[in-house]
Amino acid sequence: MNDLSQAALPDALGAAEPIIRISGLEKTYAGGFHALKAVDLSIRRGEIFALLGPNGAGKTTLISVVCGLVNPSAGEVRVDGFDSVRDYRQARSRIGLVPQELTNEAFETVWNTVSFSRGLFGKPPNPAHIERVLKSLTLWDKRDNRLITLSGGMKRRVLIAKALSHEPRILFLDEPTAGVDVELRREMWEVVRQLRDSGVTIILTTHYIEEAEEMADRIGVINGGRIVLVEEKAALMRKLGSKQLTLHLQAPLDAVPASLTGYDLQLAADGSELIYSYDGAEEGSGITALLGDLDAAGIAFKDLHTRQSSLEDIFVDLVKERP
Ligand SMILES: Nc1ncnc2c1ncn2[C@@H]1O[C@H](COP(=O)(O)OP(=O)(O)OP(=O)(O)O)[C@@H](O)[C@H]1O
Repeated sequence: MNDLSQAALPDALGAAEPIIRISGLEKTYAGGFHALKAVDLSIRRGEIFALLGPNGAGKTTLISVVCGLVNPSAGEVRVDGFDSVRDYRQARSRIGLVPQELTNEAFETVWNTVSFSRGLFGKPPNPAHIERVLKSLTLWDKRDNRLITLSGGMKRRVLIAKALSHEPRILFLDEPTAGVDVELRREMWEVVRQLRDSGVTIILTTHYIEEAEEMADRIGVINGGRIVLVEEKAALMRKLGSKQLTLHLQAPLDAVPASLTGYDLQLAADGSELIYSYDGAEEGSGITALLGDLDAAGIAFKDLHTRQSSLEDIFVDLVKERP
């Protein structure tokens, strides 16, 4: 997909400047619902940013404001330096928006649908660009097919092709793999990675923690209209990813023996499991010492397993703790 990279060259700003800068954003809908609260967020050029949040958290509202489809109540959004309200056309032309579903175009051909989308942005026809986009999404052979004849995966790729038709630098993907099977999900992930490699900045919303864990360079969590966390994915996993060792005991215990109180131990499953929590990133886990002390206390176990807390645990904790 390298031939799409020209679409991603920064122009208005230097390469180090965030491609999207959101400051002090507020949105209160006409009915009085306060959907976005003091949102500050910068998106870096060329990254994949995953926006995670439960239903009703404000993901779609945030994307809609950035795309200029919904007016903010306060604050501002700059897209490649352009204000999303005052310089709407300039800002919007830099963004491709991939919705979840195709609408009402079942009998059109792939080529016409994608070319038409470009026209909506007032761009002159550019068959060479449309050809590049279709080839990069392996839709070239299907260019004369009507959409109704395509598989689910191809239809999703047509949505991306439409969004790329006007050569945007930024691509928003709204729940790109909602309701698709595992194979198609992996295919979509590969397409998104290739797009990022071609220089397009990707922002995706998802309910699937696994998707964020697999794809994102950075992860943002929105809850109740507030951004409650923005972190490098790797740092997030390191910082918050504690580990647990579960020991399945041969004989149940009534209580954790006094000689083991120095460890962070919990007794579970009616006393037949001891759970030891430790920091997976630390040098010494303390496991060797614990096993020695268990032996000294005459506690035998029949099995053991370890578990690393996942992004899902982290996410659930965040959303629970900060309503
Ligand atoms: N046009 C509107 N008028 C009034 N309230 C709205 C409007 N659009 C959205 N809301 C409310 O704003 C809140 C955030 O909605 P939004 O669609 O942004 O959430 P979301 O995070 O995208 O949710 P989901 O994951 O379910 O799509 C919700 O409580 C919703 O009911």
